[in-house]
Amino acid sequence: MILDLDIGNTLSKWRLKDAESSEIRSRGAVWTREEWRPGADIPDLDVVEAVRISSVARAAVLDETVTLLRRQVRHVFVARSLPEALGVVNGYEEPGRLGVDRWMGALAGYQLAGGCCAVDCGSAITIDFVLPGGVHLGGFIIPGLRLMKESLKLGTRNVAIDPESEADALLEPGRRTVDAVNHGIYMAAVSAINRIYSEVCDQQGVALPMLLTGGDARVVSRGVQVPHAVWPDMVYGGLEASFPLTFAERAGKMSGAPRVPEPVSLEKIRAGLAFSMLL
Ligand SMILES: Nc1ncnc2c1ncn2[C@@H]1O[C@H](COP(=O)(O)OP(=O)(O)O)[C@@H](O)[C@H]1O
Ligand SMILES: CC(C)(COP(=O)(O)O)[C@@H](O)C(=O)NCCC(=O)O
Ligand SMILES: [K+]
Repeated sequence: MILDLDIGNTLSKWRLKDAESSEIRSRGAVWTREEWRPGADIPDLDVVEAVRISSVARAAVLDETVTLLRRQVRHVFVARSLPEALGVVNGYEEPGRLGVDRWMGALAGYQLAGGCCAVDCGSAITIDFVLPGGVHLGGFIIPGLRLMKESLKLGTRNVAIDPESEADALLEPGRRTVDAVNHGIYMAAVSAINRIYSEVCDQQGVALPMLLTGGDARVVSRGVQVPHAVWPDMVYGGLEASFPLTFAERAGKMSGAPRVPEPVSLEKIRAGLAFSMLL
């Protein structure tokens, strides 16, 4: 079995993948914290022959995790943000400083779609761009939905946006604090994504497919007008591409990859941008 770990600022996600069949056998998440308890938090390591890790938690947490895993698992692969990998050139002035989850998303997105806009809606919302030739332009970071809400300190932090609520209802002015806040942060997130996408496609003269991942991807997806696909396993896709272990992975297959969304034409993106700025 292969254990894939995606350690974020809020949640540490894991999944177990069968090395023979490439099937995902189980998955879960625990709050990111200082210490792991294999068996209780994550599956028993007895069945695991390789671990692949993407972590943006404090270096000490990663070190602890790796030390613990190395005692029991033969192969431990830790992803790093590199100047270049798999045809993608990292756009950061200091490539190692790009969040490795963003780098994994950029690699996965490029492998799946060629040039792309990779959006990760987690603790932070990150919006990264890779051009069709593999040039990563860099990206944008804004606070995620939960962080935005907590920063307001209005006592609404425990009332999350109902993922089932209609996108249209979320666009109405709120008439209670909780609705005003939820609708406000939702609008902040989706309008930023829509606008940033249009601006960068306009600047670069290319319409890119958009891919969405992260804990809030589904709810954010409802408000994003740009054609896009939700890919919950996008960071894992970057791990698969970086450290291919199974037969399918060596052939370039990433588990759970969606169909590549067909972007609208550049003319349409530009018309939308011009319209939104004229109003
Ligand atoms: N069941 C859930 N538990 C915790 N957070 C959730 C849940 N469902 C959605 N979320 C949202 O997802 C975010 C965490 O998403 P995730 O992509 O795992 O973030 P990170 O990678 O930063 O840890 C939370 O900040 C919250 O807004
Ligand atoms: C921007 C992030 C905090 C997002 O992390 P997440 O929301 O997925 O937990 C993470 O990618 C990170 O720590 N990046 C380093 C700074 C940078 O990418 O510029
Ligand atoms: K994120």
